[in-house]
Amino acid sequence: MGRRLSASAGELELVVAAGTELTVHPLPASGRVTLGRGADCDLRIDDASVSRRHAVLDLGPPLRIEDLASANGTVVRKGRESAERAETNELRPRSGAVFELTLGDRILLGTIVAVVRRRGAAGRGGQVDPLERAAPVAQDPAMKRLYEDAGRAAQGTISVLLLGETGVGKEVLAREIHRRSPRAKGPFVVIDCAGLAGSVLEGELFGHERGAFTGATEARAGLFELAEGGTAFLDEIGELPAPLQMKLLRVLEERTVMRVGGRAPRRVDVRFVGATNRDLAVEVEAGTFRRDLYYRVSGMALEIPPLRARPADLPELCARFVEEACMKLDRPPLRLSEQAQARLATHRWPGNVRELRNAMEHAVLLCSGEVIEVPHLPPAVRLGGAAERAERAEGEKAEEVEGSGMHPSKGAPVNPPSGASVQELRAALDAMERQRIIDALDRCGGNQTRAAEELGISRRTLVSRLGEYGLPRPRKRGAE
Ligand SMILES: Nc1ncnc2c1ncn2[C@@H]1O[C@H](COP(=O)(O)OP(=O)(O)OP(=O)(O)O)[C@@H](O)[C@H]1O
Repeated sequence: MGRRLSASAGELELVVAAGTELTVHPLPASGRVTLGRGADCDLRIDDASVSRRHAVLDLGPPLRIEDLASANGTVVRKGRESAERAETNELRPRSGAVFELTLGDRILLGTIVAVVRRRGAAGRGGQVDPLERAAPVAQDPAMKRLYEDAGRAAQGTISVLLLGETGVGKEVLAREIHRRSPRAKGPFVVIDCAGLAGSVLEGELFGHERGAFTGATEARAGLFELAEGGTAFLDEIGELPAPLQMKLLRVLEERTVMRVGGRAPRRVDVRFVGATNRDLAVEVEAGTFRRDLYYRVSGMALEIPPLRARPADLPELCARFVEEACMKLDRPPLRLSEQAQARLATHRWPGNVRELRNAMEHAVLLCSGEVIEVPHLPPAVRLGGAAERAERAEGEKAEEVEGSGMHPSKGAPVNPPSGASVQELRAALDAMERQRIIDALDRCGGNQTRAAEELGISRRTLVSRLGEYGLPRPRKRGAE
């Protein structure tokens, strides 16, 4: 999947389900975005079932999709279905056919499923929505204690080291320490020690003077200087290369920074919070992390337990993430069925809170009713690790046989380890549609004409769907 969008990003994004991944593509604020397999499309979807120029997304308003005489067609399924009137709208593969969309509608391009939704604050640098600013969830007794300790540490200037598996909420806690500290009005600067190569990182951290190296036409302050009066969050501090470990030690000891090419050190007033998912004590023993730096950064070490060890946090986290995902789709909050809740409670959550957030986004995208059920959950959660591997292997085999030519997408994956394949998404959609038909027939006492009316389809279509889904023709309980 590639992207050639040049216009400034708007407030919407397109989520594309292809292969086993969900990928997110920011959409421009206005104009038309061509979707297709061809290199000249604004948003490339590299899949054999998608035509070179498949469809155009018109950002309107109103938001619309137009099929460009694609080989396999464009189908729109309404994202929200009320109990009174459920509908399946299909846009025929004719050029010029335009269909108005609402956020959350599922667009099928060949075998690819895509959904337009509001942009969220899932990644760094994204806009921050009100929920993101809400206080962190800490219902579990161990988490309550941890947040109390963090609150006390926030009052002083002692360096804090946050430990815990990936996605447990180390950055969330670091922000909370800053927010509760006397420096709350100062900046909170995130320094990703793993994200930058050594030489670039040095310039980023310490800044440089004019003429320090070729291309340094202007002097620039480093991140430590930018954090003046506030907090510097050193994420993945265990990844810091050895030469920089020494320089960081000097900053911590002397509270000064020396810009690259600079002559005199500059004083900085910064509070340091570090985070790592590595066992730094082991790294110290192995000689890969400086012992003196370790003691400096871990004035107070706080370990955040993995999500599986704090079940009391689960309900509130789920509610928050579901609400957040619904907000992006402009829909009222959904409920989790008891079975879905039970499944969430037994999952091991190797990706911790981040995995849970992705799982709730996934479920909200798939759920067209008012209750999230087990089939809406990502396969890894729904089936557990081993079953997921088996299902994936099956899916890959089926793809080979069919020669569908589906490739994993190359955009930013939302949840690669737990993403749904197209077959899974289709199966979930079919299961939902089947259930809708059963419910409608039930409400109408088996009266097919009335059930068809309620579903917004013709009686003939209803009868053929009954055949497709292997449902028996109901006995009339009322007059037809
Ligand atoms: N206690 C919490 N309350 C609400 N949301 C949380 C909480 N903990 C984590 N999250 C959410 O989970 C996601 C991951 O959190 P965060 O980035 O803080 O984890 P991390 O431990 O720093 O991850 P990594 O190890 O990958 O850097 C974020 O979207 C964050 O908002």
